[in-house]
Amino acid sequence: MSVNFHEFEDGVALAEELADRVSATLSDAISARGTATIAVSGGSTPKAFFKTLSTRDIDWAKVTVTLVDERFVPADNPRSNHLLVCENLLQNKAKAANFLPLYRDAGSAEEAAQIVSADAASLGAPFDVAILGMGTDGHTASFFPRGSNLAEAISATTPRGVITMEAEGAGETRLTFTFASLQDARLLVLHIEGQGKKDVLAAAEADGPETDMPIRAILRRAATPVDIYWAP
Ligand SMILES: O=C1O[C@H](COP(=O)(O)O)[C@@H](O)[C@H](O)[C@H]1O
Repeated sequence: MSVNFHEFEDGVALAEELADRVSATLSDAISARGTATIAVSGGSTPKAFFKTLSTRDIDWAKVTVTLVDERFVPADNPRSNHLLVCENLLQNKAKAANFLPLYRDAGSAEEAAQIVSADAASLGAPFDVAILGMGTDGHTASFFPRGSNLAEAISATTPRGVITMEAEGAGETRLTFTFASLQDARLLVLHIEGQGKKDVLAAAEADGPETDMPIRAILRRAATPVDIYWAP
């Protein structure tokens, strides 16, 4: 397990520092390879970071933004992570970025997952940046405890791509990038806020099965050191 813990006085300071770090990584990627990729999480935590990052001076037209995970709902649904990203990240300078949605108007979530996996493969790998969140149940991306496809999602032998997940507590059927897709991002960040999430992190860092707290798969087995950004 290789983890670097970064603590900030509040969410605003965290958002500034994380936006600086991500901007530098994306700009370096553009210098090195001509384009850059970033996969971001949904939920309530990343809003301030998204707003701050959207103002950063990056060659956004060369950046593709995608989601670590998504609900199987159209982009106009208030619970859509796509909508969250449109309203908070793909604004200001970041309006010029490309966006790869996970939800597709396909016959089923499984069909959508296949279509997105093919599209995502064309982006190249690994992601330059992956920003993960964590739920109070220890889920990350849509790797939910007792999730229908949890074993497949976190297996080191499951290939890169997007699969479906159903779980109690997940609400809608989910689409999620697999462990293989996220664990070797050039910059791999776990962004959490609040004492409650810090306590959950401490529990995840203790012994126990990955299936009880799937964030453990990332903390224990990611190829890239995990940079944890936390504010009270
Ligand atoms: O379901 C989800 O929740 C997690 C954490 O969300 P938060 O509201 O506690 O910040 C998020 O990382 C994931 O992308 C999202 O789909």
